[in-house]
Amino acid sequence: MSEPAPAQSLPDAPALLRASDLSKRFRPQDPPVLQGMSLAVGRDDTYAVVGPSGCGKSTLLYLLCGLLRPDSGRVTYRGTPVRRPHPEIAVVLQDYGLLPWKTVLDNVALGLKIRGVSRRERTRRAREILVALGLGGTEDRYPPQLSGGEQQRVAIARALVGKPGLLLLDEPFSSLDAITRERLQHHLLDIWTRFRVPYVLVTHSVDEAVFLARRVLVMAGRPATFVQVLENKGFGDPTYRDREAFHAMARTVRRALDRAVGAP
Ligand SMILES: Nc1ncnc2c1ncn2[C@@H]1O[C@H](COP(=O)(O)OP(=O)(O)OP(=O)(O)O)[C@@H](O)[C@H]1O
Repeated sequence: MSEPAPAQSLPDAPALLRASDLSKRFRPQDPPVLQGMSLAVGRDDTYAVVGPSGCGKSTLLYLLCGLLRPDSGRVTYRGTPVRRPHPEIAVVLQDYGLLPWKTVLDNVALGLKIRGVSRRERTRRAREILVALGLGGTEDRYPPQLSGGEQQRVAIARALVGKPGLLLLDEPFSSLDAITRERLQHHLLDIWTRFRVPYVLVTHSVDEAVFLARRVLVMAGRPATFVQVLENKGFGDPTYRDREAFHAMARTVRRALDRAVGAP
């Protein structure tokens, strides 16, 4: 069910996004936050990155999307270096980043507007994705008038409306209550099933990682590396949580995390 693989033994298959040998240090007097990290994300991949607080998960995600530059190593998307945010790489951050003074529809369509898509076309696409995410009818409301879960779905709609090639998510559900969180995890799995947008998800939740990722990357150490890559064969089944295999996989991930932090 789960096969521990040696760290850094990530697939060599044709990758959409490839990070090679990344190192990053914020201050010269500090050790690097991460060093020698490599990752290949293919068209069908879903990754979850788990690891102790402060180990560098968000830093890795920011490097992957071009919001941060590595000190050494490189990130390529479809073979081209990523040096700044890339229009095909959509990012969903923890605080949603919605503009409170714009309607839901305008928030979702903003990226298309910046790209010069006509008003008619961006309205059509924004409405379509809002309906697909169960947000039909909210178009004319403002983000503060929505619940946390609805705002998070608007942020995901905004990320998806531009038909990204890759989705990067940094603890996107962490501030939500348990029921909303589970519902949105199902939404993300559903989105993956329907649109096959590969993603890399940073999460503190082992259950979330197991439900949402084909491979779970355990990140630890200073400088951090992937200390374990866990294959999650049950991924993709919406009823996975009800099966013993899910709980066994969650136990495997927890044990790997314990080992990573040297817990007894
Ligand atoms: N801009 C910055 N300047 C200096 N240090 C930073 C900066 N950003 C992050 N760090 C440091 O780098 C380390 C990794 O931070 P990062 O946010 O990537 O960890 P994380 O694993 O995502 O943490 P958490 O799980 O708590 O969200 C931490 O020690 C943090 O203090």
